[in-house]
Amino acid sequence: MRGNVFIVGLGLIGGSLALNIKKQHPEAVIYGYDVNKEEIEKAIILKIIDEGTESFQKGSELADLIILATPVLETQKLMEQLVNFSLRENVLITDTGSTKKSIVEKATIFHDKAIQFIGGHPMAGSHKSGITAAKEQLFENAFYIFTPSSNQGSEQVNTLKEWFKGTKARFIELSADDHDEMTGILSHLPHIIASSLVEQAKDAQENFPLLSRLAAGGFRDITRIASSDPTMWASISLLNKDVLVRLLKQWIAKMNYVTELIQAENFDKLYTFFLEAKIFRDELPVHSTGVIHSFYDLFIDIPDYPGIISEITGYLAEERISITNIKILETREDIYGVLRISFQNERDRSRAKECLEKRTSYDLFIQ
Ligand SMILES: NC(=O)C1=CN([C@@H]2O[C@H](COP(=O)(O)OP(=O)(O)OC[C@H]3O[C@@H](n4cnc5c(N)ncnc54)[C@H](O)[C@@H]3O)[C@@H](O)[C@H]2O)C=CC1
Ligand SMILES: O=C(O)C(=O)Cc1ccc(O)cc1
Repeated sequence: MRGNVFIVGLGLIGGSLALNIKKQHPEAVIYGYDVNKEEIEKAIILKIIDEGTESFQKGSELADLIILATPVLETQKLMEQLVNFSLRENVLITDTGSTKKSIVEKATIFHDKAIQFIGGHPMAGSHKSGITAAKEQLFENAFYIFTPSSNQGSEQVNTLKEWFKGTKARFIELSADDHDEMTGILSHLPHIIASSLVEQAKDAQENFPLLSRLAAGGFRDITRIASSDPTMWASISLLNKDVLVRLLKQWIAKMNYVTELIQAENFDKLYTFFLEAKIFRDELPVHSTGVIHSFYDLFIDIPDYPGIISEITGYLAEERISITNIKILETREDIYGVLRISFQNERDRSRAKECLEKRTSYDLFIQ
């Protein structure tokens, strides 16, 4: 498709969408804007956008498609500004925010001006943020939710689907209410719980200095998302306030119930609690739906001695396994460090895991 696409918020999601649009529609011109000028510069250097714009207004006024990929509270403020700009007559506006009800409600300010806004939410991402985390395959096979209002025809949604075809995502339409309820349960509440588990561990660390070093396996699995961007999650929590307050109360009631079972030493009911969760969890579809963690990182606990990195990359090179990135994440006060190696895909990562399991005795884990 031809036209000017303007991406506001050059981070993980804005950058990944830019890459997809450019690939699918090479004739489109991609403009980008971010409050953080460094992100604009990086986006140009990385060829993720064609041009940066000096202001939000400038980019908005030349665009055929505007994509707001900023934290949701910022998105609302940007929408308020957009109403006062001289936008192109057939401009289409969408956002990528993780909450939809309050965004779609805000979009009623466009009605008088006959500006078309369609809420959007790609249900894929990661705990990483910023333009350097952007990647073309981020949305593959994930759901991409649109929340058109009831008086909008299918024409605009179809145009958006055409623009976003390169994502290879699965497009679905939902009401904003259903969206916020389901993402509240599957994404927003789990983020709050993950962060609270980490906070609890942090508080205990004072009495147990060894604690963070023992944090492995299950704790890392369940708390990965606590590494996400705090601005983004504070915004989401406020914009899905009603749903989250209700879900948190249900969660607290559930925790009180488990507390009582443990206090009463009720093995049978505890067994049922764990069993019912296991059955539902085991039946969740794999790889097909929902939020996909699509960064292929392998973490290795390594002793801190000279030549360790070349030893590990040497083994991988011998088996012709390519890596896309390598980083020492933390050097601890004693002998251990954590090495993060990133791969293009799941296959390379599992081959690497197998290779290193065979050739070293280091602890390997996938977050
Ligand atoms: N991170 C994830 O996994 C997912 C995030 N989302 C949603 O997409 C949106 C963007 O998220 P990410 O790309 O992960 O965040 P990010 O932190 O990687 O990027 C957001 C960018 O927006 C910029 N920004 C903030 N306020 C701005 C303003 N007023 N004007 C221009 N730029 C501004 C920031 O400087 C930053 O570069 C959020 O609303 C988030 O809820 C949706 C799906 C997945
Ligand atoms: O990293 C993860 O697993 C995520 O949960 C990513 C994510 C964050 C926010 C969204 O609205 C959708 C997906």
